[in-house]
Amino acid sequence: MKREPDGEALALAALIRDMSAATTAAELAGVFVRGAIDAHRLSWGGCYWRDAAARNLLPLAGGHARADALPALALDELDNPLVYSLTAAQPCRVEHLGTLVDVGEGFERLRERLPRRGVLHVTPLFDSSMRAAGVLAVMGGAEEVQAWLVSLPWQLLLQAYGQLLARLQQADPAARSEPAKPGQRERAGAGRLLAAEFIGVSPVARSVRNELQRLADSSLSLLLTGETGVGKDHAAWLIHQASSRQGRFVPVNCAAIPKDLIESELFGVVRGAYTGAAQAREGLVAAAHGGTLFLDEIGDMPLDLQGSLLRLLNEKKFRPLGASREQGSDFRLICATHRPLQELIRDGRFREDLYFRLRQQVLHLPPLRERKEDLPALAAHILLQFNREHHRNVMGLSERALALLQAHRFPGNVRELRSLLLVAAERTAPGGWISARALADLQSVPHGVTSAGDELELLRTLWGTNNLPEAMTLFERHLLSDRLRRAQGSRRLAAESLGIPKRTLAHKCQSHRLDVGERTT
Ligand SMILES: Nc1ncnc2c1ncn2[C@@H]1O[C@H](COP(=O)(O)OP(=O)(O)OP(=O)(O)O)[C@@H](O)[C@H]1O
Repeated sequence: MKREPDGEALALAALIRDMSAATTAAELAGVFVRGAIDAHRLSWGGCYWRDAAARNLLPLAGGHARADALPALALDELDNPLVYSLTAAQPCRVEHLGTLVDVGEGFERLRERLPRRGVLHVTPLFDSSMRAAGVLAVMGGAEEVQAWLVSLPWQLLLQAYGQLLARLQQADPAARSEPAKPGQRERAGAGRLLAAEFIGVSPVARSVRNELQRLADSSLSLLLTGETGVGKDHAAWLIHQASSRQGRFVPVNCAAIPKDLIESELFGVVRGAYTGAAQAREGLVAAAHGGTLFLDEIGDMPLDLQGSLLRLLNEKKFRPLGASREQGSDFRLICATHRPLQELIRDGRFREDLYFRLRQQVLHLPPLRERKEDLPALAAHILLQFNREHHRNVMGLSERALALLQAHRFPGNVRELRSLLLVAAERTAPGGWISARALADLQSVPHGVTSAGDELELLRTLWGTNNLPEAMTLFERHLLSDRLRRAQGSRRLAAESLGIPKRTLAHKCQSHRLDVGERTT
C-alpha cells in the first residue's frame, strides 16, 4: 500500500536523522538500504564499496539478506552488472537476472541470495575525487523501481548518501589496504575503459567485451568483421587503448585514399623520390612503430599493394618510395572489413596468402538487430555524451520512442542509432524526454528513403540559389546520403547505383563528413 504524503515526509525525516547518526559506513549503508526498500516496496537492496587495492567490491549492507552473507565480487568479473556499473561509472539495469550466463563465481553466489523475479537496478556511488568507488543495487517490480528512480527526494537523498558514505569510508582504517600491484592495476584500468566505452549488456556484447580485453595484449594480427556501423573502428581503437603498447594508434582507410597515393601514404617517401617530392615524408607504417596500425576497409587495398603488405608482415621491414635501404617498424596490425573477403579471393581480387596472414585472430561484431537488449544502454551512453558536449539535459527516451527503436532493423547499426538520437536530442526541449515524434526520421521514412516531396522541396531551394558551388555541394551531399540509406549502408551498392568507383564514393563521403559522429583519430 502506498504511504500517505505526510507519512512519507515523516519517514524521510526519520531516515535523514538515522543517516546522520550513523558512525560507520556499514551502519549508514544499512540504514539507507532498508529505508529505500521500505519506502518503495522494493524486494532487495545492497550496497558495495571497492577495496583500496581495487580488486574487489565488498558488501557493506544488504536488505532482506544479511550483509555478511553477501559475497565479495571480484572486479575482473566485468559482466557482473554491479562491477559494470562501477567500472563504467554508469547506472546499469537488468530486466531478467536469469538471462545472464557465465558472468563469474561472485555473481553466481550473489544471485543465489537475490529474489528470483524483478528488475535489478545498479547506481554507481562516487568518492570525494568523483571516482566511482561503490554501488547501490536495488531489486523490485519494474514499476516500483521506476518510481524510486524518478522520485526527486530519493534522488537528492541518494546524492547525500553517497557523499556521507565516501566520508565515512575514508575515515575507516579497515577500508584501506595495500595498493594494487602494477599488473592488477593495468588490468583493472583496461576493464574500466572497456566497460565505459564498449557499451552493451546483451550476452553478445559482454562476450565481445571479454574478447577485446583478451585480444588487447596479443601481438598477433587481428581481423575485425561485421556490417557497416557495428563498431569495428571503435573496437580497434579500444583494443589499442586497452593494450600496453606505448606507441600511436594509426588508422588508415584503404577505401578513402586514392589508389596512386596509398603506397606513399603507407610507406613514406624520401626527398626527390619523384617530381614534386621536395620533402621526405614519414609513412603511416613508420608512424605506427610501437603502436597499432589499423587498416580499415582492407578489402579495398589494391592487389599490387597487397604483396608489399604481406612482405611487410612477414619481415617487419619496408622500403619508403625512392629509398635504397629498408626500414623496420614494430607494430600490431588490426584490419577491418564489412565485405566477405572469401568472395574477393574467389574473384581474384584479394590474395589468399595475405588473408591467412591477417586472420591470425578474428573477431566478428554482430549487427545491432541481433542484440536489441543493448539499445537502452547505447542510447543512454549517446545521450550522456550529447548532454556533456552540448551542456544540455535530455533525460532519455520515452517508452514509445524506445518501442519505435526496438522495432527498427537498423541497417546502419550503431552509427545509425547515434545519428537518429543526436537529431532527436536536438529537437527535444531542455529537461525533456525524447518522444516518438522527435524520431520523425524513423517514422516517416521507415526504410530510410526520403519522400518525393522532400526531394522536390530540396530541388526548389537549390534552384533559387545565388551560390552555384554551394548548391552543387549541397546537392551532392543529399544525393550521396540518400543513396547510402537506400543501399542500407553498403558503399559498393551506393557507388554502383551512382556509376562511380567505390573509392570515389568513399572519398566524397569523407569530404562531406557523411559518417556523422565518427571519431577521426
Ligand atoms: N558498443 C559500442 N559502444 C559505444 N559506441 C559504439 C559501439 N559500437 C559502435 N559505437 C559507435 O558507433 C559509431 C560507428 O562505429 P564504427 O565507426 O566503429 O563502425 P564500423 O563498423 O567501423 O563501420 P564501417 O564499416 O562503416 O567503417 C561510432 O560512433 C562508434 O563510436
